Amino acid sequence: MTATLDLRVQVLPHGRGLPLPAYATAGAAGFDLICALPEGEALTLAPLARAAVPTGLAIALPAGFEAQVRPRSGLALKQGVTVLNAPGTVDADYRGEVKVLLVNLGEAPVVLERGQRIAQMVVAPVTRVHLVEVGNLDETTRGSGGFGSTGLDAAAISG
Ligand SMILES: O=c1ccn([C@H]2C[C@H](O)[C@@H](COP(=O)(O)OP(=O)(O)OP(=O)(O)O)O2)c(=O)[nH]1
Ligand SMILES: [Mg+2]
Repeated sequence: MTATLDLRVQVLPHGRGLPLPAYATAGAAGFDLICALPEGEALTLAPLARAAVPTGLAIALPAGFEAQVRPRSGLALKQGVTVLNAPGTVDADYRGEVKVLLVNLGEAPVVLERGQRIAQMVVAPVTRVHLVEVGNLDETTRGSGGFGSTGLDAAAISG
């Protein structure tokens, strides 16, 4: 499989002595972020506890791009651990260490270890908008309906 879009992203050598992350397969949308706790240290996330987990990664995204920090489905399904602010946003002008805000929504404590893959990073283009103030917005069929507004007529008929 060939990539449809290739982007060079500058990265510092891994800040905590681990290998740089890599895409797991040719078609993977994201590369896994690794828990970069100090050697010999582990972190126990009690149920409903949260933590900013270091990844050792510091990047310089080109202008016009962002990086999203997304959960790994396996970790979420098996242990209830997900990214609290998903998708986390890494701005193009951020130069600090990327951290993963994990929360344990499971019923049992979860131990996070150095080297463990804890989330994934997807780089995406950003649309920069110019807000143009107007007196009225154009009319649409939906109008201001939302939050479950569609299909209500059909439900009323069948119900
Ligand atoms: O999951 C995340 C989310 C953010 N960041 C870093 C990169 C990002 O560019 C910066 C700010 O993130 P955000 O804008 O989401 O946080 P904020 O609460 O608005 O802080 P700030 O006022 O610094 O923008 O923090 C991470 O490392 N991981
Ligand atoms: Mg912000």
